Amino acid sequence: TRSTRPQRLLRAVQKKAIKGDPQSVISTIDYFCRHSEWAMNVGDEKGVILDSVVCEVSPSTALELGTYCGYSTVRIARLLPPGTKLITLEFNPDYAAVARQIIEYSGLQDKICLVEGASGDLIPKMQELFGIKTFDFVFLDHWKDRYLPDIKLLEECQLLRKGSILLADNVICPGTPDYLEYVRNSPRYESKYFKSHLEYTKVEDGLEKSVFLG
Ligand SMILES: Nc1ncnc2c1ncn2CCCCCNC(=O)c1cc(-c2ccc(F)cc2)cc(O)c1O
Ligand SMILES: [Mg+2]
Repeated sequence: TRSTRPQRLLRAVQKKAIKGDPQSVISTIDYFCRHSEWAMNVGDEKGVILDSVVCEVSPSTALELGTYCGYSTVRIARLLPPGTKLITLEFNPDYAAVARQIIEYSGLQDKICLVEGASGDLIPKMQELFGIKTFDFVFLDHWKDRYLPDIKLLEECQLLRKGSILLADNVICPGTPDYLEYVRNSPRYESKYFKSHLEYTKVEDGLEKSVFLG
């Protein structure tokens, strides 16, 4: 049977990127998605904004919702100091299988823990599975209609602390209207929009950065 897009993206990484070099894995994926096949990675333009927020927060504990092929997972983990952990949740086993190989190829597997399953099921288990008290940083990039229920779940499970940073992809395209309305109007968040473009295109999209105020 025909290979899948994630498998073709993995093959490009194995063929063109330098093993153990996260930046070359990132550049190879961006080149592949611009010149061969579009794929729903956060991409290079929004990726620069993601990098700057990760560097600013310098989180000890980080959570990513929606791994896909691991592009943003590698982007985030390459900036984390030693001893920190990025937990990334992926629902689709085929995506997870590709992501594991891309993460390993980048050499960052010791900083990343990829867990397969639905965010709604796994978030309540973060304390028992990983001994996590709270997350300093959360990157939302999964089902767009799960952003709002999942941050409410993070609040309920007391996984956010005063100053926790949420960064959400695709708040314009495909769009997360209920999430945006909530974080922009809730007294519990201070929110800011970073205008950009949908990965590898000229279509408007952006990232919403929200600070949990406790
Ligand atoms: N652990 C978990 N729990 C729940 N859901 C989970 C999950 N793990 C995964 N998923 C399920 C996420 C599936 C992928 C989510 N991302 C997207 O759907 C997405 C789509 C576009 C897009 C834009 C314009 C277009 F024309 C077409 C597509 C762009 C993006 O940057 C996107 O992130
Ligand atoms: Mg996205």
